Amino acid sequence: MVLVAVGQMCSSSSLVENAVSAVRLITRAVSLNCKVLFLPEAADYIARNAAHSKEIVKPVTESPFIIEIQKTLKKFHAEGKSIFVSVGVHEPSETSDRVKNTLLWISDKGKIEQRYQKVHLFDVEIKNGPILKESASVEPGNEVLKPFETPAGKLGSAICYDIRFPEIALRLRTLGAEIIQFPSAFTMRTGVAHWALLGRARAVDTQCYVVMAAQSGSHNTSADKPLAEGETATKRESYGHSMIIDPWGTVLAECSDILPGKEDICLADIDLERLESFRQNIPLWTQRRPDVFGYDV
Ligand SMILES: O=C(O)CNC(=O)[C@H](CS)NC(=O)CCC(=O)C(=O)O
Repeated sequence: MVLVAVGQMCSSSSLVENAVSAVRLITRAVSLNCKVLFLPEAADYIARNAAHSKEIVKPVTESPFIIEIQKTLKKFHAEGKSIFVSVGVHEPSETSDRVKNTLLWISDKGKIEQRYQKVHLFDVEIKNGPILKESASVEPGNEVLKPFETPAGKLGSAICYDIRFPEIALRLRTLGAEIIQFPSAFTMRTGVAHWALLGRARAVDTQCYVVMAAQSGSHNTSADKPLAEGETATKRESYGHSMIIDPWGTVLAECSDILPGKEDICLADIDLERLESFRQNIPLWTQRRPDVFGYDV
């Protein structure tokens, strides 16, 4: 059994401020003896609009957010307190003027070892709810990242809105995932209705542990610079409720929403023997019917 942590935070548009928050969460996870910490989507910053995101994005080698995390992990490693971090960030695209919404796996020695780029972009207009067009600033990824070994088990990766597309989760299970992560910045309106439902559904239909690190609270309430004339800032509020769910669909741990926007952490043991017994009891992966549906997952 391996103890993992989910860190919940409320990113602003300051990479430096958000690094302070990430380092605090890493330090808490280390002191609680966790081997892995999962941080949310867009932990490096939540920009006020598409143009702002393109303006503040930095390559990882120049991002004060990433550099600070790497320094912290190296320091803990040198003290014999190893922890691995998964973290959602933005990166410039080499081929367009849009940014990439990516998830980085950073080793206990501070090395970026894996990278997933969000495939499904959140372009929606909900009546009396959020209007968001992620593709205005973000370039979609085109590949599923093969699940990789971690101290807690084989980890599959998807980001936020990807959770609504069961095929990516099913594919990750087929490719060997034991844990699937969905770092997120869910909206309030959709979060209330769907967040826990989607997480539990993906856990039950893949028989994987599901780890959902979330942004929580109101972003950019104190803008770090005044808006230019004619510039508008999208009011963003994230749902929070970060969770760790087991393959039976039980919510093992959930972050508090008593103080929306405040950092929080929750922990659970990943138990691969339990996972194996769930899979043996209900052997879904030997019972699929590609002959009926014309494709396999
Ligand atoms: O890149 C950033 O700045 C942060 N990215 C996000 O917040 C993304 C795109 S706007 N949010 C979601 O995908 C929410 C999905 C959601 O809420 C749902 O599926 O209901």
